[in-house]
Amino acid sequence: MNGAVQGLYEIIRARRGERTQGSYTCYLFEQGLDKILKKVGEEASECIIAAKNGDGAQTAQELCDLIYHLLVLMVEQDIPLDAVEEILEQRRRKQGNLKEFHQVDRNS
Ligand SMILES: N=c1c2ncn([C@@H]3O[C@H](COP(=O)(O)OP(=O)(O)OP(=O)(O)O)[C@@H](O)[C@H]3O)c2ncn1[C@@H]1O[C@H](COP(=O)(O)O)[C@@H](O)[C@H]1O
Repeated sequence: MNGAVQGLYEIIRARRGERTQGSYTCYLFEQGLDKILKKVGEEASECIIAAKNGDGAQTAQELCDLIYHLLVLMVEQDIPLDAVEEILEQRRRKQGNLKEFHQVDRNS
């Protein structure tokens, strides 16, 4: 997974400065931030619907669409993959994240 995400991020980053014929990524960068954000929202909604329908294979496909569009957003916003990985790694080491108010809700 990590290698695939890293490889895809690098292709997307390279696409940013290109005008490659037939490239969907170039099309997204040309359209700009509003279009990229709209696609992130659409793909997130499609994941939700596939998951709600209990369709694991379709949910996996939609997750890939969402991850791709999130990576496009990261490149557009100049957010390095390393920066996100570092935050994830910090959070991984932290245990017991259930907030106090959630515990209160569960106990009531
Ligand atoms: N991983 C992806 C990827 N995932 C999803 N998509 C595109 O995301 C779109 C999502 O489908 P939709 O039906 O929601 O959108 P659409 O109707 O095609 O597009 P809109 O008119 O809504 O913008 C499809 O066009 C998919 O092809 C992707 N497009 C490209 N990549 C990878 O990005 C790299 C560069 O691709 P190009 O820039 O196309 O060369 C390659 O490694 C590709 O495999």
